[in-house]
Amino acid sequence: MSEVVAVEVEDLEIRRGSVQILSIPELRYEVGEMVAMIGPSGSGKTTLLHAICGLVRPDSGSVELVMADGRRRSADLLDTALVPQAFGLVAALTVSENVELGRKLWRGAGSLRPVDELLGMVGLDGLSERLVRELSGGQQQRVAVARALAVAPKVLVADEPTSELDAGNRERVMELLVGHANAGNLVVVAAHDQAITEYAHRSLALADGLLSNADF
Ligand SMILES: Nc1ncnc2c1ncn2[C@@H]1O[C@H](COP(=O)(O)OP(=O)(O)OP(=O)(O)O)[C@@H](O)[C@H]1O
Repeated sequence: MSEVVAVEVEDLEIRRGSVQILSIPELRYEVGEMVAMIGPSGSGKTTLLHAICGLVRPDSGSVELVMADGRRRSADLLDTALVPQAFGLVAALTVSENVELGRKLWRGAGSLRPVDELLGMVGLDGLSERLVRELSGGQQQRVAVARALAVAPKVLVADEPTSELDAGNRERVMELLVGHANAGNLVVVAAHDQAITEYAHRSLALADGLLSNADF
């Protein structure tokens, strides 16, 4: 099966009722890059990330996955791993069950890392059998990061993935995400904290649903 090489946004408009919340004429992301989307609360970051995952459908325009053989298909959550802003974990399942659940829904192929190795990478050694509801917020956020990395996605989208983390774990998670991009995958990270631009290959600013020309 041909692999994703880019994500292309064209003439994207997303509205809620009569209010336009996102308008992006043209934007292209390539595999191998980590892109930071920076903007204040309500600027449209989550909406754009959800459009890249196919969770939100455009009112007009398109978000397409471009394949190596030139074919295109609409963005789809089954091709794109998401670290949601609110983690999206199942509280009554264990840490390892949450990571495995992500894999069960995934249609990608490839050799996958053992769950315990992934948990070690995010600093959660020894917690695989713990129920998610018994974890701190920062630990839960790292489970969500491990679940996304667990499917070795060509496209990984992370919404404020370090919002609950201390400095050491923020560094750890951002380095993992950059490493994933450097391994030939696309990583798009949204945050209001400009500090994440230090890790990104490219940083773009969103304001009121529009791309702006902020200088990072
Ligand atoms: N389902 C919805 N119905 C109505 N308005 C919505 C809906 N979802 C988002 N919006 C509005 O769209 C705008 C963009 O929201 P979005 O969540 O994308 O912003 P954000 O930049 O991710 O914000 P934050 O940093 O606070 O998470 C906001 O004004 C929000 O109120």
